Amino acid sequence: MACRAAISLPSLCLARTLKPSASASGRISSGSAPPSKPYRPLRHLLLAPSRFRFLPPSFSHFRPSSRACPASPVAAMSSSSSYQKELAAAKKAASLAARLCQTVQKAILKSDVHSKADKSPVTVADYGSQAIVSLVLNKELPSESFSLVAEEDSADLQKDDAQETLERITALVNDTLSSEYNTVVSDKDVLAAIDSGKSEGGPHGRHWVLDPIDGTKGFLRGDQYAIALALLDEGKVVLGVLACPNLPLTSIANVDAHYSENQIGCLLYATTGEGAYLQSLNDSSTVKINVSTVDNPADASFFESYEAAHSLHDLSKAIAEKLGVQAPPVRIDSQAKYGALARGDGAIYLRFPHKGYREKIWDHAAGSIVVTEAGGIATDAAGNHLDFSKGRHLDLDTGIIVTNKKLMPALLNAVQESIKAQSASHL
Ligand SMILES: Nc1ncnc2c1ncn2[C@@H]1O[C@H](COP(=O)(O)O)[C@@H](O)[C@H]1OP(=O)(O)O
Ligand SMILES: [Mg+2]
Repeated sequence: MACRAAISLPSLCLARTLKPSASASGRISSGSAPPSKPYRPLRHLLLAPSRFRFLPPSFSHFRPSSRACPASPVAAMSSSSSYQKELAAAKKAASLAARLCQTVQKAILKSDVHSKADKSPVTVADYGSQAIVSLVLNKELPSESFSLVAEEDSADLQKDDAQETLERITALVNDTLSSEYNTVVSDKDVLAAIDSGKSEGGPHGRHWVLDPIDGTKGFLRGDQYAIALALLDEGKVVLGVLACPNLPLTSIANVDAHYSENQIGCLLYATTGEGAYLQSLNDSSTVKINVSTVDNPADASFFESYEAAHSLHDLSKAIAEKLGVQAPPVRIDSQAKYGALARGDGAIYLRFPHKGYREKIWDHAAGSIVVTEAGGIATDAAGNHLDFSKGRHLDLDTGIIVTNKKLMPALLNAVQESIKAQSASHL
């Protein structure tokens, strides 16, 4: 059975234009960021926990059904890939997690939003997505030792006042898994699955790396987000999957394009040395993707964060001007930016967090391999390759820049000159 189609919030029209003046929903913004869409709780759509039976199951009863997910065999890839089994499992896990997220995005409850110390919103979908990925990877790869470096932990869910939320998450997880597996997991299973993500990663062995919802703010707005899953082997990213339920299947470079529901929902993936691929979240048709071949910055367009709090828009503007980029920035949330760049929708991605922000490996691992396997390069602002072997954080200089090989020298130059000019002006 094919996984369900990507469906966005009913209050937001999926058919939209990317014109700077017509980006009110903020899904993909060209130019200045418009105000956020008012939040609309859709309580009635949330699945009631009471609809689900809570049998006393354990992981040992977790059995796959014969039904398949779109994370099906990769026709376009060579059969020699050494990570095929892991790729199939990762695609299945990310697709199912995306399905859960789509359900919640349709039915999001204000009361499901918690607050973390860093004030970023955490929803039942974050937890549910992380639980699904952990459960599915364990089920699909039972013989492998399992290490997961993931964003969420269950501390808040273990509190007495979180019992109802936990039950809702367990219900969503069971509902989502029921299309693929003959099993019912318990609250305890869900907590254990979430907490399997506490690994520190590092340079040795294999570690899965997960952002269960990358771009939480976009998710809450009804815009772009991604389920980002990667595999590290001896400190190197060897596999990456990006499930982007709201990303159009065709290029977002065409600012006049309109998209209907069945034209959105992407699964982008790559394994080391095998290229990068795009599949619809709704079916298994697969295409190989490549970064843009643009070599003249005047013809390039660039991506950056939708949220000004996540990346310095002024610095990106200065870099673009120095390079001679003509087009306004395309602002979208999450690693969907890496996915869009990997298929050539734009040629440059600039990310410059505010001082003091430490990048997490799950925010870049999957995206970076999808881009590099599509022929691009991702480095820090000093031109160093991203090093995912240092634990849960990336240890890097200033920011992250991503582009194709032809543009990288000029981009790096413009980045370094702009940073120098900015520092001088702050003296
Ligand atoms: N203050 C911050 N500065 C930069 N990035 C942030 C900040 N807070 C959260 N993020 C993370 O940045 C990533 C997305 O950024 P963007 O959409 O701008 O590319 C997300 O992983 C988001 O976390 P999260 O995954 O919890 O949403
Ligand atoms: Mg993230």
